Amino acid sequence: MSADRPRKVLIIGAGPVGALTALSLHRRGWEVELWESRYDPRGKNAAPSNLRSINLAISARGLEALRSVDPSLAEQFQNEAIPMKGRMIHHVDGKQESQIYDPINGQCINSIGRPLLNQRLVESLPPSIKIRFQTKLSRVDLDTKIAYGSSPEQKDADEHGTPFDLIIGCDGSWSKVRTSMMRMERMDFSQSFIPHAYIELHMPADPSRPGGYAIDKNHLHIWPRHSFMLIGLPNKDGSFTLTLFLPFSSLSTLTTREAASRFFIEHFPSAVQIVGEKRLLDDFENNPRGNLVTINCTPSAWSSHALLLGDASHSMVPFFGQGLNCGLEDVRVLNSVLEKHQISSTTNAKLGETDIDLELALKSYSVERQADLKAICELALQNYTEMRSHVLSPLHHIRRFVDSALTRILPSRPSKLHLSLTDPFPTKRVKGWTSLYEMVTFRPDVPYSEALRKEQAQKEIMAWTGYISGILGFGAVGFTGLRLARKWLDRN
Ligand SMILES: Cc1cc2nc3c(=O)[nH]c(=O)nc-3n(C[C@H](O)[C@H](O)[C@H](O)COP(=O)(O)OP(=O)(O)OC[C@H]3O[C@@H](n4cnc5c(N)ncnc54)[C@H](O)[C@@H]3O)c2cc1C
Ligand SMILES: NC(=O)C1=CN([C@@H]2O[C@H](COP(=O)(O)OP(=O)(O)OC[C@H]3O[C@@H](n4cnc5c(N)ncnc54)[C@H](OP(=O)(O)O)[C@@H]3O)[C@@H](O)[C@H]2O)C=CC1
Ligand SMILES: Nc1ccccc1C(=O)C[C@H](N)C(=O)O
Repeated sequence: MSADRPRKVLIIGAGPVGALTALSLHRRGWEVELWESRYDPRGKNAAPSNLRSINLAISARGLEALRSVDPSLAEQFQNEAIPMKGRMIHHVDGKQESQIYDPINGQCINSIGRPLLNQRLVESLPPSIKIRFQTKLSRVDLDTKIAYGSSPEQKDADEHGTPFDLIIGCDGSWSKVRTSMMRMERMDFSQSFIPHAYIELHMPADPSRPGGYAIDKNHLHIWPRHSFMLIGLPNKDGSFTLTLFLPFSSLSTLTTREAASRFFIEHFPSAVQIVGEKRLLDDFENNPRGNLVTINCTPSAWSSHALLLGDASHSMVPFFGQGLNCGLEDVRVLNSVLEKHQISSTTNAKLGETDIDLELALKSYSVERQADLKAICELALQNYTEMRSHVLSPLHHIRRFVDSALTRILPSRPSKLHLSLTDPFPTKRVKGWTSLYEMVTFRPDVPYSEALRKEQAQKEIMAWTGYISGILGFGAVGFTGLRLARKWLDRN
């Protein structure tokens, strides 16, 4: 019998999910190697690079996942982020309307710079993790468990390759690891784009205002215009990163500076006034148009050899602010599955052999996580209509009022059981009444699929209450009408 040796994991992608996965498996005693195609961000001034979306909203699920690996990380990010307590709706006439996310407990989502988040996570990795920057996975042989990378100096894939027990693809939406897995496994795969593009714009700091914030610092700002919208998230330096979400078909009509100017002045006059027309139009002309895509794949694991986490496994449109939060949560769930299956840091399987215990654990991760990933991708799509249009509707205000009132009368409290290493979601069924936003954003004890189920049940109750009150109301009106008619007939 061969002697035990450390399990070797090769993680592709040192984005936020890859970095947290590396730290988590290192803490479990695995031998970890991490490859990243971009430059080493450590010790640099965390200036925006070619990374898209300059800032992100991190909320309870992401913070809980960070805490589960290293409590000081969650604390650090919370200190470096800007809390946003609600949406600030900007109407065309310039009126602003605050819609608080959690009117009862005042919980917030947090705006944080993406480069800073990524850099801090990579900086938290101990030197015993081997990190290769500017190394791009070009090919992986999943049968023999050998990965081949290339770098600017060595354009062709390295000849000998790097052996691993497990390769984890944290390489984003266009994952190469996933492409290789799809050749080995009957993987169900779907990819669908929405008709909208996103374009980032910049609202500079205003030195005449406290902290430089031209609009309220502690809100996520939305200029909803039904079929499109502009949003703004605050940065530490007093500026805001604005993102315009607009159908490509409309974009194609804004080919001249004059047309773009008319568009902004007509729909976003307050933003034009704050940013200045020239700056806004320069950004609009020069900044890239990004695609927005939903990607699902099942299973997300193959044999004991390969696994996908983060956007590589599930890309979602950004409208719930959950893509990153969900990716970080993947790491917490994986950790719990490895613990439940008692996967130790060593193995006696030879490199290249199938490790049955690990295979079962990965399969179990993939099966357990599947419904939650589908649910959040669907919820993310639904939240786009909510943000750009529903927030303006009277029905939305009624629903918010009802949610708030019923949550006070029938509160749904987070599970008394602590989130434990072996049970990542102690609340299997949400009792009482609670808003969908609360469950998705502030309740890491509730799986996404349960949030979706509970909201569907609550919607049904609302619909039935509506029908019944409608019938009763109609009945009452009818009855009163009959009585009045009778009285009139009696008198005439
Ligand atoms: C406009 C926009 C706004 C968003 N806002 C939010 C938000 O507010 N909140 C939120 O939770 N989520 C948000 N998201 C989603 C979030 O950006 C992603 O979910 C998150 O970045 C995924 O992290 P990741 O580590 O899985 O992948 P990525 O961040 O894509 O990291 C993948 C890494 O892998 C590297 N890589 C890729 N291929 C290779 C290869 N072959 N070899 C080596 N390295 C490779 C890349 O260089 C990259 O560093 C937003 C997304 C967009 C587009
Ligand atoms: N869910 C969503 O809608 C979105 C999610 N994101 C997330 O943010 C991450 C970083 O975004 P960003 O830096 O803008 O990434 P990019 O869109 O710039 O893509 C990064 C790399 O992925 C490859 N790539 C891009 N588009 C495609 C495609 N259609 N088919 C195959 N490969 C493609 C290219 O690699 P190469 O140069 O080697 O060909 C490209 O350099 C993404 O990985 C994703 O996880 C980003 C945008 C939208
Ligand atoms: N980060 C984002 C990026 C793009 C679009 C939306 C968000 C949000 O976070 C929306 C927020 N959760 C909301 O519902 O108001």
